[in-house]
Amino acid sequence: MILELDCGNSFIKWRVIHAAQGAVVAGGIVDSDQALVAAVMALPEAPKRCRLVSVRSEEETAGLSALLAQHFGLNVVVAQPAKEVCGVRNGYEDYQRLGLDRWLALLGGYHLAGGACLVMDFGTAAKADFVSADGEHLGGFICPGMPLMRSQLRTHTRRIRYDDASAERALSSLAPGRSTVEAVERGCVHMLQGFVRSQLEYAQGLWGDDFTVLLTGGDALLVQEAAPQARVVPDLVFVGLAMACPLD
Ligand SMILES: Nc1ncnc2c1ncn2[C@@H]1O[C@H](COP(=O)(O)OP(=O)(O)OP(=O)(O)O)[C@@H](O)[C@H]1O
Ligand SMILES: CC(C)(CO)[C@@H](O)C(=O)NCCC(=O)O
Ligand SMILES: [K+]
Repeated sequence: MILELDCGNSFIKWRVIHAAQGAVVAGGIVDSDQALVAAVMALPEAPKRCRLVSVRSEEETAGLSALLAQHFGLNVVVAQPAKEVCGVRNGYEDYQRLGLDRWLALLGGYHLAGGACLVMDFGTAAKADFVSADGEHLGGFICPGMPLMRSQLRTHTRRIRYDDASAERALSSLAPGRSTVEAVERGCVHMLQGFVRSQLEYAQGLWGDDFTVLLTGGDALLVQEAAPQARVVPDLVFVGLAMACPLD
């Protein structure tokens, strides 16, 4: 069993795969290192190996690795920046600066697409990355995602206040809002969908219709209607993690 972790800005996504077949046997989302330890403790079989990607600080990532070593005796393999992996070339001027979640998502995207692709990830931040048919990463874009947009509005205005349950209800439609919660929640979704449409236009300008669109991240489904041709791949970062950190 292999424990795989995607340590994002707000949550840790974890899963356990069978080493030989690669089948997913367990998984979840937690909001702290302690909650992760508890989830792994509760597994029927302890994982023997572990690989992770993190966009957190070196200290936080080292702290999590140490915790996993202490509790489970795991020797954690941590994804590192690279100029090239599996025929994909990092497009940043300084390859070490490219967020590792983006790098792994685009590695996974290129692998699944087998050609030119546009990879978009909707988490705390929204990101888009472009990879050409020959594996050249052309760069990408970073914007605030749904959680950041809504919290900016809540924080910097006096009269925008609502709870999470009404936020969820508000997203049953994208019609013009008739309450604050509907106006904000739907407005932010329209921002993200507009972002998606402009990335699609850019990709069409580059490659015509000859490219694959991949969506991932916790809020991927909110933008799906703006990219009907897209493949939604919730585990895309893990596809890239296996490519960047083979364990044998
Ligand atoms: N089961 C879930 N648990 C937590 N968040 C979820 C879940 N399903 C959807 N979401 C939404 O996904 C978003 C967080 O996405 P994700 O987990 O990809 O973020 P992250 O990894 O912390 O951020 P980033 O990828 O930008 O580092 C939140 O807006 C949240 O509401
Ligand atoms: C943009 C985020 C925060 C999204 O998780 C992450 O990919 C990151 O920290 N990136 C480093 C900056 C960059 O990618 O240019
Ligand atoms: K992430």
